[in-house]
Amino acid sequence: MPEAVARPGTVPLARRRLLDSLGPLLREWLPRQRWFAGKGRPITGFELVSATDLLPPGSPQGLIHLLVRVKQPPASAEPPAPRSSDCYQLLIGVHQALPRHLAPALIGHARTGPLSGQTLYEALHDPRLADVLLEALRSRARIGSLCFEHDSETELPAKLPPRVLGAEQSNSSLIYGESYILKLLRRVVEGVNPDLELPLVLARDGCRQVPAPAAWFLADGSAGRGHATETSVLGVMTPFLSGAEGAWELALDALAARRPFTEEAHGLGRATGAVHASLGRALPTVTLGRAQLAVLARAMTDRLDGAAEVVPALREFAPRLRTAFTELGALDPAELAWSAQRVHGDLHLGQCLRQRSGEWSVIDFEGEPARPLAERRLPQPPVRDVAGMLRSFDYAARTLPRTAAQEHAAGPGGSVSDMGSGSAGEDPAAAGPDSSWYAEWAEDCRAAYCAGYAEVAGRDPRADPVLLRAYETDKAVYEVVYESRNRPDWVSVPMAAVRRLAAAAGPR
Ligand SMILES: Nc1ncnc2c1ncn2[C@@H]1O[C@H](COP(=O)(O)OP(=O)(O)O)[C@@H](O)[C@H]1O
Ligand SMILES: O=P(O)(O)O[C@H]1O[C@H](CO)[C@@H](O[C@H]2O[C@H](CO)[C@@H](O)[C@H](O)[C@H]2O)[C@H](O)[C@H]1O
Repeated sequence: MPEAVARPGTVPLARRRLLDSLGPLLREWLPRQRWFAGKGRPITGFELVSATDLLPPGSPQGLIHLLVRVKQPPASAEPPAPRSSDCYQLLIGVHQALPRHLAPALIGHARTGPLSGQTLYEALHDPRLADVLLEALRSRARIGSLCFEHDSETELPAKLPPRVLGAEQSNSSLIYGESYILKLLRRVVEGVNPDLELPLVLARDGCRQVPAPAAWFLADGSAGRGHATETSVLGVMTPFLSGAEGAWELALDALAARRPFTEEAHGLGRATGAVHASLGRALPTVTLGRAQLAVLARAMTDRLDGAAEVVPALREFAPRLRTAFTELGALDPAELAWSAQRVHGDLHLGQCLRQRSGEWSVIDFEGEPARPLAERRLPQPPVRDVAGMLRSFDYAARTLPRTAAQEHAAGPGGSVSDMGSGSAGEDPAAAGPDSSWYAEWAEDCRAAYCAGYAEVAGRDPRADPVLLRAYETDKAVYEVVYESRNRPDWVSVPMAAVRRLAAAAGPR
C-alpha cells in the first residue's frame, strides 16, 4: 500500500484552477528544491489537496497556503514501498511585480489560469508573509482547514523579525527574532508525526535535551473537507537555541585541527542515553522475543534487496551484508539486554546542537523521511539510534579528508562545492597517507560515545555486537540510497562502510 498522504477534499473548482497557473511553474521549480523527494523522476501531474488564502480579500498581495500532491511514476523497486505521489506544503506569494529583494525567491510568472499575469514566489522569504504565520500561531487561528496552536504556557511575542534558515535541510525553517524557529514540513503525511509527537512527550517528561514545542500548526482532515481524513502536521515551532553549534560542524572543525572529539562524543552519548531513558519511561516498550527479532531481520533484508535494485554498486556486497541480518534473526533474545521502544529514528551529528552552556540538544524527530510514518513510529531497539551516531563519526572522518583533498586539487580560491569525484566504487579517504589517523579518530569517538551512553542508559551497546552490526549495516545501506538520490557525490562515504561491514562478515 502506498503511504497515506493528505487526500483531496472538496476543493472548489475555481481553486482547483490555481493549478492551471501554478502547474507549469512548479514542474520546473520543484525539482530544484533540496526538500523535493522526487528528484530524478518526471512529474506527470498535480492534484490540489487544499488551497487556503492566508490574507484577507483585497490585500495588495496574496499568500496562498497549498497542499499539492505531485504525481510521479514510482522509482523502480523503491524501498520500502513504491509511492506514486507525495503531498507537499507550499507557501506561495502573489505579487504584481516582485520587489528586488525578493528576486531570489521567484518561482515564475503565471501565464495561464486565475493568476495569469501575476508573479509567484516562495513566500517564506517575504518578512510580511512570514509575519502572517507568526500572527496565526499567536492567535491560535483557524483558517479553512488549517489549525494554528501554541503551548498554553507560551506567550509568543508579536512582530519578531523573521529570517529563513540558510542550512541545507529536508524541510524549511524560519527563525523569528532569534527566539524561535518554525520548521515547515515539506512532504506532508497524514497521521501523528513524530516530529511533534516525541518532543511534546519528552517535554512533558521533563527531558532537558530536546527543545519543547512552543507552537505548531496542522491541516485538520475533518475541517472543510468533503470527507473526514486524518490530521497532518505542517509546522512545529521551538525555542531557537541561539549561539548553539552543530555537532557535525564541530566534528569537522576538530578533524581539520587534528583534535580528538572524544569529550564531545562522550557528552553526545550521555545526551542520547537521557533521551532514550525519557522515551522509555513515557511511552510503551515491547520485549524483544524471537518473533520480533525475525521481523526486524526480515525488514532489514528486504530493505537491502530493495536498495541493491536502486544502487547496483551494492549488489556485490549484498550476500555478505545479509549475514548481519541472518545473525540478528538467530539471536537468543534471552541474551539481549534491550527492549524495543520509541527512538529518534534518524540520529546523526547533524541532529545534535551544543548550547552555549555546553549542554547537548537533540532535534528533528521526524525519523528517516523516506520511510512510511507507521514504520517510523514503531518501537525499535534504541541501538538503532546509537548505530546512526556511530555511522556519523565515520561520515565525518571520511568527509574531511575528501574536502581537504578537493581544496588542494582546486588550488587557492578554488571551489569545493562538489564534495569529490568519488564514484560508488572508490574510497578516496582510505587512500591518503593519514587514513589511519582518521580511522582512529572515528574509532575513539565511537568508543567514547558508547561509554557515555552506557553511563546514563545503564547498557553498553558494544555488549551486543550482533545487534549493533545489523543496525549499522541497515543504516549504511539506507545512506547509500539516500546519497545516491540526494547527493550522488557523497555515495562513496557510506559505500566505504558497506565495504568494511561486508569484509568484517567474512566469507559467506
Ligand atoms: N531549536 C533549534 N535551535 C537552533 N537551531 C536549530 C533548532 N532546531 C533546528 N535548528 C537548526 O535547523 C537545522 C534544521 O533543523 P532540522 O529539524 O534538522 O530540519 P530538517 O528536518 O529540515 O533537516 C538544524 O540543523 C539546526 O541547524
Ligand atoms: O535531513 P535529515 O537531517 O533529516 O537527514 C537526512 O539527511 C542527512 C544529511 O543531511 C543524512 O545524514 C547523512 O549525512 C550526514 C552528514 O551530512 C551524516 O552525519 C549522517 O551520519 C549521514 O547519515 C541522513 O541520513 C538523512 O536521513
